[in-house]
Amino acid sequence: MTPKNFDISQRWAAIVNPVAGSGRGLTDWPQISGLLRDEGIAVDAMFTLHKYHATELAVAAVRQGYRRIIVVGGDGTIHETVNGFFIQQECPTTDILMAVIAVGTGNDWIRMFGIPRNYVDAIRSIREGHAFLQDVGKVSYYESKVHQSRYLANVAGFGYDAAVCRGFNRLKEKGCRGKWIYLFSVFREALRYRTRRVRVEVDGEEVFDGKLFTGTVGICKYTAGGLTQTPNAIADDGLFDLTVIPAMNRVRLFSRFRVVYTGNIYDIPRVSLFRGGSIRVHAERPVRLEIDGEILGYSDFEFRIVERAVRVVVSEKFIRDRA
Ligand SMILES: Nc1ncnc2c1ncn2[C@@H]1O[C@H](COP(=O)(O)OP(=O)(O)OP(=O)(O)O)[C@@H](O)[C@H]1O
Repeated sequence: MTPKNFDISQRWAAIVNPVAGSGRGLTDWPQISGLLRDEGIAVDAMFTLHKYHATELAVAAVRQGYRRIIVVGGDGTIHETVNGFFIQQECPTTDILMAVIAVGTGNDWIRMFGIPRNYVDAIRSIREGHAFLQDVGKVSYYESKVHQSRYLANVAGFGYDAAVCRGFNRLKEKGCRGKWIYLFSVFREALRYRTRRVRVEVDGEEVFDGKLFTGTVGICKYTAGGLTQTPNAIADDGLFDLTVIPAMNRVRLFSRFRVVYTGNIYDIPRVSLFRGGSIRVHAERPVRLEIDGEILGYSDFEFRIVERAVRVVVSEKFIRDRA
């Protein structure tokens, strides 16, 4: 048994996204709240009413004195909640503990930390009481020509990656469901995405200057329901993993698509991994950005690591495997 490092007895605020997982947040909440009660985890529920509401609810919860927050949602709700931790002014972000019960579509963040999808096991893993300080990234970008910034908790992508994410999110918003919509977006964008000339610096050193197909920046490993574009990322090493895929023959590239399921993306010739605590991306013509699966804006971008800034509940297995 690994030692526990928090006790669950304090009251938790639950930020519940009713539309996550195409409505699973709402339909499954009675079951989840019953299971939490059975396990002796006391929660007060707050439901998101619109996009970005999880950020407001996280700020309000901390202001009301909660230091334990359970996200009942998908990766987008985790992203918005974590951003709320950086907006609130009541306490250091590391005073807040975030647990996740995944009801989303992709649920990629939980894969990194070995948190089960099954509600009974996920709640049991909260009871096990293991916390971990993960890095996040502060990302600056442009939206409607205005400089903006956001915090990244999982994985971000620019270029083709963001185009796929945009197509995928639009299909989800139209009510389309199923794995096929992601694959459909992957192949549709593969046919129509136009590469751009991009310059990338890592820790002040130029690592790429040329036509870019796609770039992925990972604190964690998983995107799009279990694909690994940054398969070696370590969530508390103070470094981003950056995968760069330059413009190349798309038939040859997509014939190797399986590697993103097996963790072997760097087996593809000319696909490179860079590591660093700061990344700058300058593009000749605007390149789109997605952060944690949310489409946000355009280049130029800057990513800065914020080391061990968010305290999250992880599985016992995750702690054991790292030891
Ligand atoms: N009441 C609401 N009405 C409409 N949209 C909402 C509401 N509450 C939250 N949202 C938005 O729902 C979107 C989807 O949420 P989330 O990402 O958590 O679920 P998902 O897309 O099913 O899962 P994943 O991101 O893991 O694939 C987020 O962009 C969030 O801003």
